[in-house]
Amino acid sequence: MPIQNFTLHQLGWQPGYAQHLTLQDFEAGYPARVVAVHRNGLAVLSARGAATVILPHGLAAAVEPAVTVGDWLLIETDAPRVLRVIERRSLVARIAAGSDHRTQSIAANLDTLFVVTSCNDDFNLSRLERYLAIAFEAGVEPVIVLTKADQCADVESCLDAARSIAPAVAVVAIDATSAASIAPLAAWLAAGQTVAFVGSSGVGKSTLANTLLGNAAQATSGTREDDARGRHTTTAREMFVLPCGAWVIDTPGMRELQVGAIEAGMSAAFDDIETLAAQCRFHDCRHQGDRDCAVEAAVAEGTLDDRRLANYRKLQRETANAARSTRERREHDRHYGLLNRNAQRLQREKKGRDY
Ligand SMILES: Nc1nc2c(ncn2[C@@H]2O[C@H](COP(=O)(O)OP(=O)(O)OP(=O)(O)O)[C@@H](O)[C@H]2O)c(=O)[nH]1
Ligand SMILES: [Zn+2]
Repeated sequence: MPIQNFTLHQLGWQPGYAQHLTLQDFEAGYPARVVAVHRNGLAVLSARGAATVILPHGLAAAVEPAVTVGDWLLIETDAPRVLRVIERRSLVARIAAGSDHRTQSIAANLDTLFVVTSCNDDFNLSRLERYLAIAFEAGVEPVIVLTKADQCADVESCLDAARSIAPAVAVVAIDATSAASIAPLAAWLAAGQTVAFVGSSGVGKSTLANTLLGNAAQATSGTREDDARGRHTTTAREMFVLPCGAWVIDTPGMRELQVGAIEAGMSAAFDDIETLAAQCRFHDCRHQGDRDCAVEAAVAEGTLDDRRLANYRKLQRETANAARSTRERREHDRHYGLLNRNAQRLQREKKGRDY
């Protein structure tokens, strides 16, 4: 499918991004949005159309976590070179698989994260809470989407349960296979809005994306990276536009989000527990048999769900572990960086003596 030209607004540009740019920046370059990350460069879309640009090493090293799909870049006017990575409004990240515990960026500058679960087998409040904390940490508005409403005898109970864990979050029940049923999602899908779906396998994320795509058989990102045999490589990250003009980011990592160090997200997702905790007698109360614990008192009174407290504790532990791993990795990197620099210095000195 040919790549259309988009205006900056259609690509999701918002006035806030310009805050960090000077007049000089705008003279030197133009904004472009990353729609895919390839081994040989970044695929971008801008008011000038599609291009592949290179991120200089110095710039790549300075941006942590790395540039990802959804990021806005400033591209040099006369060369396909990145001048700047524009400050992100939001970033969904995850802890990398493997042992080095690096933070991997998954999607930048999302407006809405649809947290998808089904009304039947998959329905699980603790899992929803986990995703909500991740969304809050990322700075993205979550919307809870309950799929398979057409296969559920008591949708109202599911809606009520979902609302009970997050009174400020919108909850929508739909049949993901029906265009009419998903109409309420339009509120978050205006032209230029950027969204993503998270949720377990089989809950209907692809079905929903397909229904949103309607008859537009294929996404128009034009950014698929094919290897020599024409296969779609699994490392490609993707962003595509819907007929309504909203963008969907669907990167592989989106489906395997793990809790990183998400203190701020936890506070937002469990503000009820944190408000209670402020009333505990001891400021370092563990809410586990401690004297005069307001949190445990609320459970005893029946105003706080036992399950919710248990989940809060579990996610707190995961957050603490992730924070510790990140700290240890940084210390490790610093230590070995120093050893390396010392070794290089000794080598230079030795060379100097040999002359
Ligand atoms: N009746 C009904 N079926 C649905 C609904 N949503 C999804 N399904 C069906 O559920 C199955 C799984 O849906 P998918 O869209 O593949 O789920 P997914 O979340 O994309 O799964 P992964 O790709 O594994 O992450 C498919 O057979 C869909 O047709 C719904 O709202 N109603
Ligand atoms: Zn307590």
